[in-house]
Amino acid sequence: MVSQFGDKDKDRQNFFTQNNSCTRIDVFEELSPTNEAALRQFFRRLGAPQYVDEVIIPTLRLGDASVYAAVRDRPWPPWGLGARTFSAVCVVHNVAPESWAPSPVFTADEEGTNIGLIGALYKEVLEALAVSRTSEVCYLAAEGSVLADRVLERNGFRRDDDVFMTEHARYFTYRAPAHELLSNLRLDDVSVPDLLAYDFPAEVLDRNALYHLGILLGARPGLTDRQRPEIIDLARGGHASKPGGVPGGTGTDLGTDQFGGLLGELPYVSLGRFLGSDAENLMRNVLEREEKFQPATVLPFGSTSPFVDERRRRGRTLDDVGFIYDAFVDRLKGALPGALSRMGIEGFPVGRIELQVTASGDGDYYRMHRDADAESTRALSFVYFFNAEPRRFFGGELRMYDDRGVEGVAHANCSQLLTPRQDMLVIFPSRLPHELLPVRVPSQKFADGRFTLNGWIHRAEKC
Ligand SMILES: O=C(O)CCC(=O)C(=O)O
Ligand SMILES: [Fe+2]
Repeated sequence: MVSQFGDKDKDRQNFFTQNNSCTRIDVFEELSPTNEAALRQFFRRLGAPQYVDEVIIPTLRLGDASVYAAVRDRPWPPWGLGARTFSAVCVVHNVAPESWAPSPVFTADEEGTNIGLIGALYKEVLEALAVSRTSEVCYLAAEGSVLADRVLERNGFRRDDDVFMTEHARYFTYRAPAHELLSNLRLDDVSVPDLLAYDFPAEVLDRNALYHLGILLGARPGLTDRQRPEIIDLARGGHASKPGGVPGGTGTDLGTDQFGGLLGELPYVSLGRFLGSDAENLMRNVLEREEKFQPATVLPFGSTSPFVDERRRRGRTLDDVGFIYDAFVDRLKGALPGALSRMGIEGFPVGRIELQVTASGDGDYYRMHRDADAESTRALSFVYFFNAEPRRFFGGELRMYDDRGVEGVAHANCSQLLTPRQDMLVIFPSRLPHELLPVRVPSQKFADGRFTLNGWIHRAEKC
């Protein structure tokens, strides 16, 4: 190995080699009291003491997560509280099979430029993941990021359309196979001791400096509340498309039973007590047909036949709705003129009305999508909510976005979140981007899930 920055040449003593010579990398999945104390001290010094209680401890408790720490031990006694200090920390958690989200490599302020140390820690992370050839590393970077996009793409990450929305920005998922990243960062043929001793070629320094500083500085604002980070952590279940990373609660719930919502340009109508006492019959009929439910499908624009795609949607649907179709559609047609006028939409000749029942169980969701493109005759979408009483699921909000802007770009700060309410119907234009946030059903029982009668009102085609 060509030594460029090491302390072999006394004239070129490296600023960090002394520190690094007493550093080792430790990995743990549970917090011993000594490690917990060291971790708390580390994040307190970073000015983000809450990160331990709000992120690391819950993440470890969920399982499939590890903390990698650059550790310095007290000379004597090397045990007991205070025996360790951490100089760099990286938390890695599993987000989906073979998919891992490492946090940035956090460093104590005085180690921020210690790329040998950061590289050594990250090498340990990547080598553990690269044991499986198919395991990949993921980061989320905000739309419009320049540096994050550059450092990730340069190191072999590919951006895909898994979009996460927060109140701050739209974030894209970047993924790279762990073993490729290891070699792209030139960490594959330099050992951890050599990294710590700065005994490596300049290219290792360049690549790792830009990569880690780009990611750390991009993520740093997220350590403090209410900031707008360029890079965020990928929530567990978030990759492969369970949109667990979308925080709820950024919209407002409806305060009344009969209300036309107009948030900026966002027109929709919700009608409470829509079926009244018929809702109970509906629930009974649906539960009797549990066996007939099929995995929910999607039909992306341009595709000719629907297919199951769990990256986009997870749930079960029942298309055989003869037992309710006429009664429901009659009521819907009756409500339509009033609803249209409240939405400020002109009346149109109504064509076909599609209807299905959707059962959303624990962990189900439907990512942001539109129900119609410009060519579609689908004019309005509707969602009628019903559930067993008392309600035994949570989550499952319907979120609608403003559709201003170019195709596919929704506005995080202009969305409306609707909490499912027994016997409530929501109608909105099918072109509006919307999503069903993840549903949680602690009992895991079918009957306790989120149910909807949902469908589409077509504009009659001219003959
Ligand atoms: O259930 C919901 O809230 C939305 C369902 C939906 O978007 C759809 O079926 O197209
Ligand atoms: Fe939809």
